[in-house]
Amino acid sequence: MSLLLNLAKEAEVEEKIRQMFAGEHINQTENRAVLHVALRAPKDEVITFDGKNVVPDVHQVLEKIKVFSDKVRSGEWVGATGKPLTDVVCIGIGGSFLGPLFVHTALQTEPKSAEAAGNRQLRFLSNVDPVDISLNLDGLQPETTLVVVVSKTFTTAETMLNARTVRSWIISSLGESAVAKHMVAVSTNLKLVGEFGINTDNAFGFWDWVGGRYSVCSAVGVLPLALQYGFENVSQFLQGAWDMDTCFRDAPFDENIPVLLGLITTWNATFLGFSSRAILPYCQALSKLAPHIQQVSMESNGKGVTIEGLPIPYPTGQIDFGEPGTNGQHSFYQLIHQGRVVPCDFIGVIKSQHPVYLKGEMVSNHDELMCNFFAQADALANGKTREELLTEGVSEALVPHKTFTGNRPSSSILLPALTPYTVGQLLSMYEHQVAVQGFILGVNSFDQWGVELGKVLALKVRKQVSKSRTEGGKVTDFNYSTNYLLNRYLQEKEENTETFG
Ligand SMILES: O=P(O)(O)OC[C@H]1O[C@H](O)[C@H](O)[C@@H](O)[C@@H]1O
Repeated sequence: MSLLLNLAKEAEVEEKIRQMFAGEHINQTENRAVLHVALRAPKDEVITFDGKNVVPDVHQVLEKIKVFSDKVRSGEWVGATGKPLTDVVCIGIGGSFLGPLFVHTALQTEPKSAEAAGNRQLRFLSNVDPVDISLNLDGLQPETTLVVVVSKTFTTAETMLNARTVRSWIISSLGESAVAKHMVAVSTNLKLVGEFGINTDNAFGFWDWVGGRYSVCSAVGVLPLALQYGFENVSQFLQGAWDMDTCFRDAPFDENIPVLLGLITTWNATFLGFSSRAILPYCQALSKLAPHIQQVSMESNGKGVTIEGLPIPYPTGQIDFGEPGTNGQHSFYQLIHQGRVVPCDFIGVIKSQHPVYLKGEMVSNHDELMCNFFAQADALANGKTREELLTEGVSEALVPHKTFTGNRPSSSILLPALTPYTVGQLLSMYEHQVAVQGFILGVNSFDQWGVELGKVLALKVRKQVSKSRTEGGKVTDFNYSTNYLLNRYLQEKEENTETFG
């Protein structure tokens, strides 16, 4: 640890954290500041960007969300037919989806939040697959549904097609004028929101200095979550995130949770060369943590060059994946124990959101879950030797199969309970862990040029599919394999196309 702490010094992590909180343009390739911490700063905090304190702007939007969500929840805001809007469908993808879904999943079983949600429903439509539309609109009535279109850029192809599709679902049932009452937006691009036909009075802005994957504490997450759980619960979530932000900003490195986790993750992934990391919450309500951190981490640190543009001669980032324990144990843990070395983050909770104790059982249901949490880290660390197996009477033939090498790294994180506050802490902890790792690697953790090429090629394919569907003719403009697949795909006509209106 002391060598890693020296490395943090050498890599000027302290200075980089200072630059981040000072609103310097540390996302150099996009010339942007990285100020998601300002999204959860209390009112009296001063965080400046280009000479201006941004905290009042943040609180202005928060206040607007509070007023709007209170109105919708109380039934003061009604739909086109005069009915209250009890169900919310959020349309967004990537950072405009995964963070809000993670927090929603964590809160939906938390007693206080669940009580505040009552019979309201919150759903997320992300995939451009029409099956996702069908799943998300199933059972909903346009007259009681509020649609929130969430997109930082308001240009993301999947989100915009889904938004147009759901808009036609509303119009076909309630008429054009219903859009004003049934559709709102979250974006940094209010011009495009207006052009789409959403009243910009009902748009909730955020800023260029918030990266998409770091935007859950902006209106991207706060609006849907406040509509579902009430503003008070969401402000506790923000407070939790800010608590971890101040630990990151102020604590000495040997007591700084995100810094320590960042160092350990870098040690495992880059120095020891382990190519993956498992995020394993022993908590069903955290089932969407790994998919969210997957984007935060892999889109941030999966880079091939340094911030100066030089090739990096060592592995960067790691493949993040995960499932809640104990489910993972009955699926992929075999590989983790005896196959490749996969550093693990175990996340446990001391108090269950829903404790159950069955008379006559040795332990409560939550204790049973947590016994596994403690056992797994121990098994990975210590393993089981040949000698132990022989003492237990295991046959020579089976000894190699039953041997565990041990010496497999894991970190265990124990939360007092899963509440809006601790969910905020957990979110911020991972966001900053990823930043520290990027600071040490010397990459720009805040751009994502690697997602562009696929988008450009999809555009070319879209033009071809449209042309072939209308004019016919063979596809020849792609490589042999793609031509062949496209021609086979286009042989079939689309059937049973559903249209709204
Ligand atoms: O919020 P949007 O502008 O619609 O962007 C949604 C997503 O688009 C791209 O895939 C980016 O790589 C992601 O970082 C982003 O979260």
